[in-house]
Amino acid sequence: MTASNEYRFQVNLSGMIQILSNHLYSSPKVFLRELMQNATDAITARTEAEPGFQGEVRVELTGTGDQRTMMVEDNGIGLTEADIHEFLAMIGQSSKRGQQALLDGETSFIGRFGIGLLSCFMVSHEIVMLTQSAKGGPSMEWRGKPDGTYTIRQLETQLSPGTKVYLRCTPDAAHYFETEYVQEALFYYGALLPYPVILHSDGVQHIVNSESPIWLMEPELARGRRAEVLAFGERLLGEKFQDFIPLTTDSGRTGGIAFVLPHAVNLNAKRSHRVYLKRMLISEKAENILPDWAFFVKCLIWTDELQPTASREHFYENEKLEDVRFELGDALRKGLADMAESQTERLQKLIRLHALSMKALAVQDQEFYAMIHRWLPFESTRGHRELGELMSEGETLYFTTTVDEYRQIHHVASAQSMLVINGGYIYDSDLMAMLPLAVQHAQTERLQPDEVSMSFTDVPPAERNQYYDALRLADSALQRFRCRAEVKGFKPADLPVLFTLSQESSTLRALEKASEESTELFSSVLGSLSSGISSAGYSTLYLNISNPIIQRVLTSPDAQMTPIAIEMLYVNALMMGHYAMNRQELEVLNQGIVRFIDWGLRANTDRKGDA
Ligand SMILES: Nc1ncnc2c1ncn2[C@@H]1O[C@H](COP(=O)(O)OP(=O)(O)OP(=O)(O)O)[C@@H](O)[C@H]1O
Repeated sequence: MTASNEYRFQVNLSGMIQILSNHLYSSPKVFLRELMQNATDAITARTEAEPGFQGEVRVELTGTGDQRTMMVEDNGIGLTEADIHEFLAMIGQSSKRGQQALLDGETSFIGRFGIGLLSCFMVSHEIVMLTQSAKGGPSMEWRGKPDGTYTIRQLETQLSPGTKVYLRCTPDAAHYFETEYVQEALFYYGALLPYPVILHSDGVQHIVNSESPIWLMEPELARGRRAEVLAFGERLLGEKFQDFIPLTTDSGRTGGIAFVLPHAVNLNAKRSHRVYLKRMLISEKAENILPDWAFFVKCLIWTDELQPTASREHFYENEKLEDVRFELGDALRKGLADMAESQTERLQKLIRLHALSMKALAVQDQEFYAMIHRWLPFESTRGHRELGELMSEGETLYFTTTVDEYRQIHHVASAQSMLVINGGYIYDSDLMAMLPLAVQHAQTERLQPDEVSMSFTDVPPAERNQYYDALRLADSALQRFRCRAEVKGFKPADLPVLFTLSQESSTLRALEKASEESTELFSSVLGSLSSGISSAGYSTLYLNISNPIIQRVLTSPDAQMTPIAIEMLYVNALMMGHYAMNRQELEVLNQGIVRFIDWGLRANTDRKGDA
């Protein structure tokens, strides 16, 4: 056995910077966030040592072109020479991971990984840091390069406690050093910071975060400052909101404002909220901090209890995040419940814009559903109405479970003043089925298309015999569409026919349509599937005997004309029901139209000839 030698891993720093910039950070612009976070942490550390200490961050931009330099200065805790060796010179080492932090992840600092400063190498070939520790000792200069080399020296002059970081921009990063950009970015990251952030650029001073709203730490106070809160939301989130709901949690360590989006949102839209950790922007895209149904709001959230991932763009999915998500969702729900009690107009306005979100929440929460049900909109045979209005009619609310079913029956149902709700849209049939559980005395019942035919009037047998021949012709004309004809009387009289599909015939239609649109092989598979479906797969074309045209068709002496008219009525019924037509049916439609034009024109010429 040969003796093994021990070696030490080497780190290729420029390779690591590549990894960070391409995979960890979403853009080089995050260097400013990392510098601001370090400044914030340094001020926090000094405040812990000197309670009542007032922090400040100054950013200075000087020079032009490739001489453009940025200096970020804080009056925080600073670094001693030993600190520099331990924390700056060692990647992955951080002064911010105390014993407690290791135990429960809790720390009063934002940083914890000991890599953030490296992001500065994405925009500068050198990092120069001048620092004076608040604990005393000489002032120090540290110069670091992306190849992993660094120098340290003691300064001759004593600086006041704090740290200055100097960066000179690389040609690619010049944009990130422009005054306007930096001013915006500082506001973006630091708008909520509790101490002044001041930018000096080319001799001009800008105070970046002049307003520090008092409702930030106590969101309930926001209620009395509506205009101010909405203006702040617009400045920070770039949208003109009209309403908001304050969000609080029991611990008081997470809070925020949920701004109601001023436009309807797609159900699949990304729900991203802006989250501040210890008052510094952490994430613009936090998706997991609120429940899924909260897609009608964009939230401004601040927390000091959640743990960011190394990229800073998300939070660890742990028990605490789960609790926070639940509590924030609960606060939002309570805000809506309060509106339902005392500000119904405000809630109505919100529901009109975000009905889908409200329905998504109501499906999950029966109590909430009971509170807001009367304002939820539904499509019905009485038009688009709010549920409260539909319920006030005191009838059983019949509902379908698919849009197709609703289309099949709504003509007949509405003509007979039967109240039917289209439950085919997302959440609607679930909400209808839940209604009697959520609201006392409410009655709902699922309706099948063939049940509507029960309100048809039968044709007396004597009269029926009269149409025997015509019906036989109709049946044989419709046979190839797997449909049979029946004579009934129904309202409205101007509706000549009604088409209904059984579950099986609906499946058959779908199979036929699919096989028309697919390859030969697949279509033969579909063909053998459809041949397995029994003759119960017949649909029905109801001919309305109260309709004058139907009466004429059924009593027409022209045996050639009857099947063609029936076929045309059949395709017309398909169109009325919004069914996709197969090739055969489209042909019938085309030929029928041409034939009828021909007949019409011929009849006209014959009349003229007679005259
Ligand atoms: N402005 C500053 N004032 C005092 N110390 C600083 C300052 N900037 C950096 N440091 C020191 O340098 C260390 C490394 O900083 P770096 O930003 O790389 O990592 P971090 O902030 O500890 O963790 P993270 O990678 O999560 O940001 C810090 O732990 C801190 O000790």
